[in-house]
Amino acid sequence: MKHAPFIAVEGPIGAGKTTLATMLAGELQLPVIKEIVEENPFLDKFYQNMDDWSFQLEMFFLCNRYKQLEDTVNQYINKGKPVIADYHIYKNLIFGERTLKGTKREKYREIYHVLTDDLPKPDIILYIRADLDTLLARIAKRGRQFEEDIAPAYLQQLIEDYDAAMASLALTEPSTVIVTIDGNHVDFVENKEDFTRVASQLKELMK
Ligand SMILES: Nc1ncnc2c1ncn2[C@@H]1O[C@H](COP(=O)(O)OP(=O)(O)OP(=O)(O)O)[C@@H](O)[C@H]1O
Ligand SMILES: Nc1nc(=O)c2ncn([C@H]3C[C@H](O)[C@@H](CO)O3)c2[nH]1
Repeated sequence: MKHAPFIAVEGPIGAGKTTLATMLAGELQLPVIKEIVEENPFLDKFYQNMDDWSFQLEMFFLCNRYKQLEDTVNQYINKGKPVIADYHIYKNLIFGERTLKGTKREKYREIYHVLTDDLPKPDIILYIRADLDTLLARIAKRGRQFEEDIAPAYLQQLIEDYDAAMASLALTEPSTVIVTIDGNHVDFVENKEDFTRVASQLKELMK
């Protein structure tokens, strides 16, 4: 790879993005950028009433990620330093297209493009795919109260949205390498060999 890579870990809710990004950052001695979750004032309300709160929530995520990405560009990417994030800003579009309707969706889509089109895109995406049962088990294991009532149908839609989004990114961003990890079977938490394999693959791509 000619320049220091910008790496993003992606996948639907509870797939293991933060866990894998943190483990890889430790192994490869990389700075890690993590999503801000606990201070989000709208998540709780959103899960209780998606129609009422989706616009506020999506805008909050978008503005936060925009600021984080700006900082990441200044601190690492423009200085030629590799960095790993536990998300790709593109997820705003994945979620926004799913949770917003009508004119709000159109306005949000426009704002998304205005804010992000000229920003650097990740060179490598590690995409953790996992099925509904795996995600539900991991969300339950993590035990965040506001996620207790996530509808399985919403999660299932997101699983499919993520698959479609990764296929679309492969076409629209051909310079991005997308590595798909089978999150149902590759257990980078409990199985050291599984983690070593993912870490070695990433090291190879970063050369
Ligand atoms: N491969 C795995 N095997 C078993 N448990 C896992 C695995 N990966 C993650 N977990 C556990 O599943 C839960 C969710 O993981 P994590 O928080 O990393 O997911 P995430 O994709 O970052 O979630 P979110 O979409 O909410 O940001 C955590 O309790 C974590 O310890
Ligand atoms: N609606 C919506 N839009 C997003 O951009 C977004 N990003 C993350 N999330 C939800 C998933 C987890 O519950 C929790 C932590 O990731 O926040 C989102 N929800």
